[in-house]
Amino acid sequence: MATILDGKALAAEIDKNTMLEVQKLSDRGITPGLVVILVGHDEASQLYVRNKERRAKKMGFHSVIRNLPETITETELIQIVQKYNTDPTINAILVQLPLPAHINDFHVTMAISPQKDADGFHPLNLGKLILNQANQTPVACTPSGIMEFFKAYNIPLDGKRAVVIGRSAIVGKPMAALLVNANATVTVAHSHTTNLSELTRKADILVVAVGIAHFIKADDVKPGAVVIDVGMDRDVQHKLVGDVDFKEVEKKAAYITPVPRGVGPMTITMLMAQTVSLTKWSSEQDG
Ligand SMILES: Nc1nc(=O)c2c([nH]1)NC[C@@H]1CN(c3ccc(C(=O)N[C@@H](CCC(=O)O)C(=O)O)cc3)C=[N+]21
Repeated sequence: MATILDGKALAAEIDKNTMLEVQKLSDRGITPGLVVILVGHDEASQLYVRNKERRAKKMGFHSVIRNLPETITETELIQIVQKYNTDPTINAILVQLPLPAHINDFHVTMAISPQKDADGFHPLNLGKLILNQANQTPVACTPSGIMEFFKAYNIPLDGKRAVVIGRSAIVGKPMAALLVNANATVTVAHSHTTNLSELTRKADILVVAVGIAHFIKADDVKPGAVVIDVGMDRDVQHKLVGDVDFKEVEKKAAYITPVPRGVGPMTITMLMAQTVSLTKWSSEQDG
């Protein structure tokens, strides 16, 4: 049976360190400020935003949630982002994705100051990551949370074959860059990939971000693989499940993340840690 990578426990451990950093900043009279911008009423998004708000408050952050109407224009949204770019009480800006279809995600992402980019989605930050120059640079929270699993459980990456399924700017692309930077041999698969299971069966490290419940079965997995499930899907009973058929795959893998309590809690933990880092970096720049 696989070792379960416990996201809840690891998140709590990292949160303790983050809280120590918050205390150090507080001793200097600095409070990390995070604004989460939510457009429209997507039910799942509202749940994540509430979870983030709870964690941010617990950490002692200055936490702002901006709920904006579904009908807001791209120009208006960008103007609001720009207001937070120059707001000295705000260190980190997160615009909840997906945005309504009439707003271009990329335009909004580019409007966020790279120095306040809570998600690490700005092209400057993503570019630095790809060039392996991401020191003092925010990195996408889900992939960096996954890297924390490898570190905490002493899972080697150097020379390993990694397969990432999914090529989004949020998970697949930054995940592939982090794995390449850690000297893994990385294949990025996606919806146009042919003979997918032929690839996944050779993977020492398999990261699955496709958004289809129980997409990966035991047959698709190499014995002893490390299986990371980024899926947040609903099964027929509307229960939260992952992209990996956990019950089957845990019998074959060496390590596996559960859903819930795997990658999800780590994403929020890395967002909190990154907000503190952005606050520290900006205070260093101010002198
Ligand atoms: N700009 C932006 N940045 C994001 O990071 C972002 C986003 N937009 N849009 C939506 C996705 C999704 N996401 C999750 C984060 C935490 C959990 C989470 O905490 N999950 C828990 C519990 C969830 C539950 O019980 O419903 C778990 O897996 O154990 C889930 C999903 C962040 N996202």
